[in-house]
Amino acid sequence: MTKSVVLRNITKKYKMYSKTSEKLLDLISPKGYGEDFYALQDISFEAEQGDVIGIIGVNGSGKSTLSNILSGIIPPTSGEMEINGQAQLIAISSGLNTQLTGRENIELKCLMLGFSKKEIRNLEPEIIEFADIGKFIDQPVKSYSSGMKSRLGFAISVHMDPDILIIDEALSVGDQTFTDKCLAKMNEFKAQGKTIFFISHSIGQMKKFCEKALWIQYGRVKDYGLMKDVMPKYEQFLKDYKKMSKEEQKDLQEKAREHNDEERHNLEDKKPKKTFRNIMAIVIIIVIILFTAVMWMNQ
Ligand SMILES: Nc1ncnc2c1ncn2[C@@H]1O[C@H](COP(=O)(O)OP(=O)(O)OP(=O)(O)O)[C@@H](O)[C@H]1O
Repeated sequence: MTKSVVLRNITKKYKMYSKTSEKLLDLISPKGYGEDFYALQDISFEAEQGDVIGIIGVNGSGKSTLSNILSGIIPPTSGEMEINGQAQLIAISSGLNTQLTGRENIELKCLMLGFSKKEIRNLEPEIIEFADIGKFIDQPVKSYSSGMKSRLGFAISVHMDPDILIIDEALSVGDQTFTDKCLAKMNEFKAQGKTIFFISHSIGQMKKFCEKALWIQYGRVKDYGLMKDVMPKYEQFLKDYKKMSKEEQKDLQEKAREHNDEERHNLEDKKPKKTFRNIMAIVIIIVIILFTAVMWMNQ
């Protein structure tokens, strides 16, 4: 089987600043400012062509961050990633320019992916028919409901014929008829051996549609394998999790993230510290020394 996606030790770090000045200081100071937040840490897994993988995990675990990384919308902070083919993300709020009309969005997306004018003319009616949003197709997307955005986003993305499709909660806002139409299209893709990542709060949909499950827990891979093996463990976890109070849930998350931080610090202590920041600090010092030396010689 050919690997369509290979991720090795992918990490995504966000910087949290309490003041705008911290952002500026962070750029120029070797010490670094702001608080580090690791949305994903050390994510490794492989997907083969034809795999349909459900990404599961409680709120804030990192599912959307991972889907944005897989589709190339945001870069990882570190790690290696191999994506074989064109990846398309379908999410409620992504990929559409809200100032443009639905029709203009279709044309823009097609042009960005290198379609010719003739190809666009042929494809446009098919996309419009699939989206089924009536006269709204010529209205700016900012006037759409979330369901309409999802319909248009889904229609455009599936007609770009991607090799890897990433669906992030996009089916949760549509009506049942549209959801069924999307599921039928996804089954077509599945039969063609494309790789699909599917994020949904509907466990029923997940079980019905996906053969594999990737369980992300507070930024880390908790489990990865066949849906029939992983889902029962996740459902048991959910059952216990739902019994907890909000404070207990928060506590669990904080402890898990603290544990992640400890593991990362242990690993970082073992690595030689050749960070970009240190190199920049050395370069700045050398430039200052050279500048002072030149000034002194010219006196
Ligand atoms: N741009 C950002 N800056 C800082 N933190 C972020 C950013 N984007 C996401 N996060 C944080 O990263 C963590 C993971 O978020 P993400 O949206 O990927 O989780 P999720 O599993 O998709 O959650 P949900 O099911 O609620 O959509 C969250 O704690 C979130 O607050």
